Amino acid sequence: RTTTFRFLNRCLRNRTIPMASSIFTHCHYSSSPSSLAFRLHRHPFHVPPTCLRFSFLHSSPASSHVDPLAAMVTESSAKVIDGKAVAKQIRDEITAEVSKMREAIGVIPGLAVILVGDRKDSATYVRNKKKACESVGINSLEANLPEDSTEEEVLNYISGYNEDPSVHGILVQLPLPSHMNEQNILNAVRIEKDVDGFHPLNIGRLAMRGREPLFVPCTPKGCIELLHRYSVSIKGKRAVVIGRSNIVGMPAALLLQREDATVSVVHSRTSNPEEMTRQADIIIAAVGQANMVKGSWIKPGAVIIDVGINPVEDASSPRGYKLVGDVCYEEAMKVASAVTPVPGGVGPMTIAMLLQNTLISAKRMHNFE
Ligand SMILES: NC(=O)C1=CN([C@@H]2O[C@H](COP(=O)(O)OP(=O)(O)OC[C@H]3O[C@@H](n4cnc5c(N)ncnc54)[C@H](OP(=O)(O)O)[C@@H]3O)[C@@H](O)[C@H]2O)C=CC1
Ligand SMILES: Nc1nc(=O)c2c([nH]1)NC[C@@H]1CN(c3ccc(C(=O)N[C@@H](CCC(=O)O)C(=O)O)cc3)C=[N+]21
Repeated sequence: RTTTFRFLNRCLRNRTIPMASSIFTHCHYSSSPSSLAFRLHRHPFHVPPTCLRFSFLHSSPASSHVDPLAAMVTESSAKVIDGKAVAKQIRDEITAEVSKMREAIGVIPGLAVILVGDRKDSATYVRNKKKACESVGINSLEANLPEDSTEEEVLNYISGYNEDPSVHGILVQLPLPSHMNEQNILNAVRIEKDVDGFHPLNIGRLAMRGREPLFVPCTPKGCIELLHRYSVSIKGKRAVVIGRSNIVGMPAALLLQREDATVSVVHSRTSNPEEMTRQADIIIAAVGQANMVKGSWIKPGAVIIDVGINPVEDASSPRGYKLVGDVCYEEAMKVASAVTPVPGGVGPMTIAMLLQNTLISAKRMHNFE
């Protein structure tokens, strides 16, 4: 530790950047900013070059009037919540359970995905879901319908899958083309197969005390799972959810409340979202605005779950764009105690939770375990 201090102090004096050195130094502590239990930690890819600015070189409110050593400690110090690794662990658990079930009762869980239209991002997500199913031994069925399909055609596919005993989960990829009524379509999925958890009856049960939904929506479930697996306590904490969509923000707020957090929801009409957000011990951001949540929005030591997936132009990437979250990652790393990266945070967890919901469904239908 002493060596690290000396090294970082030297860097500070010289205003050089330790990450640029070959020794992968990343100043890291694991609980709160007041903790001095920091240690050397290897972060091979999570820290983009812009993270390497020192706090005292610019004036973010969270880092002004601190002495250089403290500035150094608060610099790039949050823990990275590695959703990709946790998702892998969960997929391994699912693989084992799927094979146990197949051996015991000869049932293989099946997931049917309905994709309407040719949005590139939707096609990518569906492809990823299919790959993930294969990786754990879940059967996947796919219906690709043209953009100009009628609502009735989609409903026919849903009825077919509702009746098909080899299908335990049905997912209709959103968004649907604008000429379709999303409500009618989501309502048509049999609730016992609603692995997305979007059916109003499932959401209603999620909202009510003493009731249990058959399925919890995958993205919010993935967020909570990350908090659990990183031992972040939720009970009694102040949580702010930014965004109130049916698929992420609203169910995320309901789940946090079920976990005994005190929850506020920030949306596009909230006056002073920054001040609201700064109260939070836990922030879930699901807005769809690249880098909206700045360092100054974050209470020191808060835990941040960044759901946003926003493409931004990037000439240096082979695709011509890169994905960033709703939270300014570099700034959050300096103020928060733990942050999910984008990509590699919530996204992989969403898919892992979909597989988990499909397994839960198959088990329930066959009274297994
Ligand atoms: N990682 C994953 O697995 C997933 C990621 N996503 C990503 O999460 C993000 C959100 O998705 P989704 O919930 O579907 O998006 P929606 O567009 O449906 O909802 C966005 C929400 O954010 C609110 N909002 C928009 N602008 C602002 C603002 N300036 N200040 C405060 N609130 C604002 C909106 O408020 P209002 O209600 O007032 O309009 C709305 O409630 C997207 O980037 C999406 O790609 C989505 C699903 C899964
Ligand atoms: N019925 C329905 N259910 C959904 O769950 C649903 C949906 N419709 N429509 C679209 C959103 C979006 N969504 C994502 C899932 C995984 C990643 C994901 O795996 N992201 C990777 C990056 C992927 C990449 O590099 O392109 C990551 O964050 O690391 C992202 C987004 C699910 N959604």
